[in-house]
This record gives sequence, C-alpha cells and structure tokens, in this order.
Amino acid sequence: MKRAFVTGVTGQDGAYLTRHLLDKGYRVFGGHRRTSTQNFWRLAQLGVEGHDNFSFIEHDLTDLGSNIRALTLAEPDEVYNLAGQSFVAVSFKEPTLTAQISAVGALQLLEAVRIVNPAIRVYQASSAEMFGKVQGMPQTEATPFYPRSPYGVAKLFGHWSAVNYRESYGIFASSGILFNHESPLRGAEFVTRKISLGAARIRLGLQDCLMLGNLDAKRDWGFAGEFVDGMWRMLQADEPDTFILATGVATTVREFATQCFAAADITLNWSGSGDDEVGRCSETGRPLVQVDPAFRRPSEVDLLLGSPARATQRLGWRPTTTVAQLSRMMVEADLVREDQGRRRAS
Ligand SMILES: C[C@H]1O[C@H](OP(=O)(O)OP(=O)(O)OC[C@H]2O[C@@H](n3cnc4c(=O)[nH]c(N)nc43)[C@H](O)[C@@H]2O)[C@@H](O)[C@@H](O)C1=O
Repeated sequence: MKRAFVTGVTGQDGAYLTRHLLDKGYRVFGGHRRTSTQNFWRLAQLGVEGHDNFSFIEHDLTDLGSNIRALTLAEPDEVYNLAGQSFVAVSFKEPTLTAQISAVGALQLLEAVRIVNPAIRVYQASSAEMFGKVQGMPQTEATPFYPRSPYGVAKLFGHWSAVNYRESYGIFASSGILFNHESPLRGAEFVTRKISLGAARIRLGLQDCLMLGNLDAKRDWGFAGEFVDGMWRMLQADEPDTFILATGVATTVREFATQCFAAADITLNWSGSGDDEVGRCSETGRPLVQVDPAFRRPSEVDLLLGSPARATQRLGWRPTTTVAQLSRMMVEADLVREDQGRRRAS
C-alpha cells in the first residue's frame, strides 16, 4: 500500500486529491494547521473524513520541525505540497505571510524531505500566476515568468526551490504549474464560486445584486477534480519535471457570469463600460451584476491561457470538462445548498 502526505488537505485541491488517492488504494495522511474554527466540510462531502485509510496530522508548513515530524510519522512515498495562502487579492494585503507560507514553507518541506528521506517523491503546487504579465501566448513550460502579485512572486520561489532540490540533491520534485481550477468546493472568495453562489442566491431571491471587479480579466478555467489526477500522474512519471495543467481555453469574467446566470435560468444583458458596466436581467431590467472598484487589484493579470501539451504527451493527462459544464455544475450545486440552507432557516 503506497503512502502519501498531503499538505493543505482541507482546501479544494487537498480534498479532491485525497479522495483520488484513497480511490487508488493509498494510505493518506492529511496535514492541517489548527484553527479556531474547523474547516472539514470538503473532506466530509467527499467521504474522506472518517475513511479507514485517512488520518490527519497537525502540521505547519513554515516550521521545519513540524515538517520533519509529519514526514517521520507518515513515512510517505509521495508528498503533495498544496498548503498555502492561495488568494491573490489577499497577498497584496498580507505579502509577508504569503511569502512565509508559499515560498519559505515550500522550502522547509523540501529541506525536511532531504533530511528525512530523499527518496520521497514531491509534488510542488506552482501556479499560472507566475506568468503574470504574460510573455508568450499560450503559456508553455518555456515561457518566461513575470509575476504581478506577492502571491505570484512567492510561488515562483517555491517553484525554483523544487527545481533546485531536483538538480542539487537528485530529489524527485515535480512542479505543477496549474492554471485556474474550480469546482463546487471552491472557496466563495474566488471569482468563479462568488459568481455561481451569487447567481444561485439571486435566483432563489436571497440576494439582490452581485458586485464584481475586473470583468475583462480572462482565465483558463478547468475542473479541479480532473487536475488532481494530473498531480498524481506527475509523481508516477519516470523523471521529475515541470508540467503545465490547463485547458487551453480562456474566458472573461463577464462571460463566466453570463454562463452562470444562464445556468440559473436568468439571461443577462450587459451595458455601460468600466466601473459603470452593468449586467441586467433581460426580463425585468433589474441590475443583477455591478462593478465595485474595491474588487480591482493594485496590478492585474489580464489574461492567462495555458498549453497542456507536455502533460498530454508525457503523462497522458487530458482535461475534458468545458467551462460551460463547469459553470453549470457549480451553479447547480449552489442552488441545492442554498435552497437547503433556506429551508433549514425557515
Ligand atoms: C492560478 C491562480 O488562480 C487563482 O487566482 P486568480 O486568478 O487571482 O483567481 P480569482 O478567482 O481570485 O480571480 C480571477 C480573476 O477574476 C477577477 N475578478 C473580478 N471580480 C472579482 C471578484 O469580485 N473577486 C475575485 N476574487 N476576482 C475577481 C480577478 O481580478 C482576476 O483577474 C487562485 O487559485 C490562485 O491560487 C492561483 O494559483
């Protein structure tokens, strides 16, 4: 039975990956940092919490001793580093914390692997945010990096640390440069889930209007449930390397909102521009989506579009969920959850 240690197990990717590994017969240890309110809803929803082959390990990525302790307890064949401060907007407000977790934390984990057992295979969660102000289209593993946020800068440090430990110590450390990947388990602060939740709540009469920032930003959005399989495949390859996981299709925030509202049976008509742009209900003319400049960022990543060609050729990884299917899946899940919440409240 293979053993895996997953950091950041309570997040969207941690939950999907752990489910994936359990389905493949792994014994999985999930690292989580104690907080005053527990955050296990994703693990409960996927049937991970309480599974015979799953255990939690209390763990702090930024603490070398904690990393060594976790690896000594779990004795893993594979480590997946998914822990981090993953919200780009917050990284502008908490840049040092972001760097401590996503940059230095990644290094501390690699260092612990080197000390405890250099034969452990490591997956480092890198990010398309490292491409930032993009230097090529579509972005490939050869595209130069140009991060535009403290988050992107921190992720770049983690990425190069993985490459460096591969080259310096022969550690099997693969870096997955993942483009945006979403699901019904996404946190509500990220734009896709904010929109799917807003569309569902407006449909159910629980909310009047949805406030967004930059509607022109384009992202390459895929389904997180498929991306975790790409992570796993990276650690089954003959050689460690850097791989992009993306769909190769980019969509604007505006178009994603249009699709989500359509999935909630509401047609949006857009008018105006800049901060005055409005998405109105085609039947009533009511403004349902408006712009709040507070949701704009000090520096924006306008467009991310990745090529998954290397992952397809070398790992056999191919995403199949379209952005239309993704938006529908997310809205349908939010309609059910919000309706259940409404019934419980009444
Ligand atoms: C690859 C990368 O992917 C994610 O980072 P992100 O792309 O920043 O994700 P997001 O959903 O916060 O923003 C997407 C776009 O949408 C724009 N946008 C407009 N209006 C709102 C708005 O109201 N809220 C938010 N959050 N964004 C908005 C926003 O300005 C940006 O252009 C993380 O998983 C990250 O961990 C990661 O690695």
